[in-house]
Amino acid sequence: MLDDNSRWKNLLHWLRDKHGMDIGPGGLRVECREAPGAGKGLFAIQPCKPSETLFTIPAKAMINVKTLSQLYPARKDGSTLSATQMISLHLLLHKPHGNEESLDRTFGPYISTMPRDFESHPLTWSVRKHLKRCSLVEDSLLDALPPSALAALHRLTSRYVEDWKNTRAYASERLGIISTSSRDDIQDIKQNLCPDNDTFIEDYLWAWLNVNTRCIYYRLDSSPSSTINLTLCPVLDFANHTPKQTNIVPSLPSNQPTAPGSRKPFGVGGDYIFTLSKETPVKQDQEIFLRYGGHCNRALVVEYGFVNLFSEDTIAKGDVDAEIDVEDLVEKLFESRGACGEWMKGILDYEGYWGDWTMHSTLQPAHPSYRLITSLRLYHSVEESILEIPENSEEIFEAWKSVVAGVDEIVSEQNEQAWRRTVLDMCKELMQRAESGMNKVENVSYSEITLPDWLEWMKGNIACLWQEEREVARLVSESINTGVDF
Ligand SMILES: C[S@@+](CC[C@H](N)C(=O)[O-])C[C@H]1O[C@@H](n2cnc3c(N)ncnc32)[C@H](O)[C@@H]1O
Repeated sequence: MLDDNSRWKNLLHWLRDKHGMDIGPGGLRVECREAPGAGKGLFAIQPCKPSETLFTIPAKAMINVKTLSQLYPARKDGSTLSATQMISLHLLLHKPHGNEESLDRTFGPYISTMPRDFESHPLTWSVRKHLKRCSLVEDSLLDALPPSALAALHRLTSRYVEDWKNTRAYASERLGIISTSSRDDIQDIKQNLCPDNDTFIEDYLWAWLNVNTRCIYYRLDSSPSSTINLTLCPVLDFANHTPKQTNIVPSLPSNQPTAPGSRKPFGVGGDYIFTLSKETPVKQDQEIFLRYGGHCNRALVVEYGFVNLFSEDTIAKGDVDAEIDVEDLVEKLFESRGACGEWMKGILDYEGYWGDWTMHSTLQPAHPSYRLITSLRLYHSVEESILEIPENSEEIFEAWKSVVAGVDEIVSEQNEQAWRRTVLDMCKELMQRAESGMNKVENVSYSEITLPDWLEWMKGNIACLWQEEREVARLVSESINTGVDF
């Protein structure tokens, strides 16, 4: 069994010997090291100047639909696997056994550097729950998540199960493809990777989570928004996330010149260059980060299995963008209004305002989102005790619509006061809910004799989600109470 350091060295030798990458001091300015609280990370091995190239990954060394599609061709009817499904299938077929190395002849040294398990990832608990095989501690952690994170996790679980079924169906139609697997248990795969059989669902989860947490955008299609534009990229995939300014800037192949007369769409699918941002130099031994995107903590925990930890006073000072998703509370409100609520839901749906209701700590003052205010304005356009569609519904709709269109500022003074009161009530409920949520986290129960070593860390992550909710709710209610005009 190799240690992490030997695997890193193997990866570099493979990149140099098989793919011609420059891994000398001028070509590679980073290395993988332990990053406490975040697994491994990328660190500068020498001082780097702004805009300097950190490393360049050869196109053939990346795992994406371009480097895999010959192995996984389209079906006769032209349908094919999605990029996520194709990369996940490849990882599944070449998953290392236990702590050994991946035996894939094409990408083995790279696959061997990937995490071996995702026990602390909420999707793991959720998939096990779906399979009715989750442990008490996993169940208890799921139960301790805020409702908005749990709803997002359910959506991710459905996406995962859909991908699993699709990939399993594709593979089961092609024994030839399964035969390319480098795994020792290939006979077992041949027998059990078939419809209605979940024997390999957790192996696929390992593969899928590697794809979901490690892939980055990489232009492979002439359309910038195509779903095939993603890749696993060695070296870069050790970079951890920062909510602040990114250190690493991927230089998309579309920014690189293509040979004159080339028939390839402009710059698609070339070597991937990563430079240091033009803003700041880095010192030797400094960790260098990649900003994964403007994700809120709810998205980070569900997609990547961690949160940006922060203290409550940083939220109050406006140093971080904290937010709460209040979809469940707003849905409950409309549901309580019978036929009138259904009618209002129809309008909000049609006008594009149904769902995605949030409250934010920044830009200060803390505020409910415009979507939330707009939806509550409609909600309060009809007196709360009325459960039937009002006779003057057309008139009510027109009055609300002219506020949405910017013709009028408000529906009425009374309406303004009513929705502000509702926001205040929601904040109160959110603060109480956060208190009991934090208690649940404290009291996560377990029957296991040995507790997972990540348990306290993950409890800290979930507690942070609740603190964020409590603090945003407190700040928004302060805004309402001091009469802030949003
Ligand atoms: C692209 S990988 C980064 C390398 C990873 N740390 C490793 O050990 O291989 C993404 C994963 O790293 C971890 N991670 C990234 N940024 C983090 C951060 N700021 N804090 C904690 N964990 C982080 C999460 O587990 C995430 O799913």
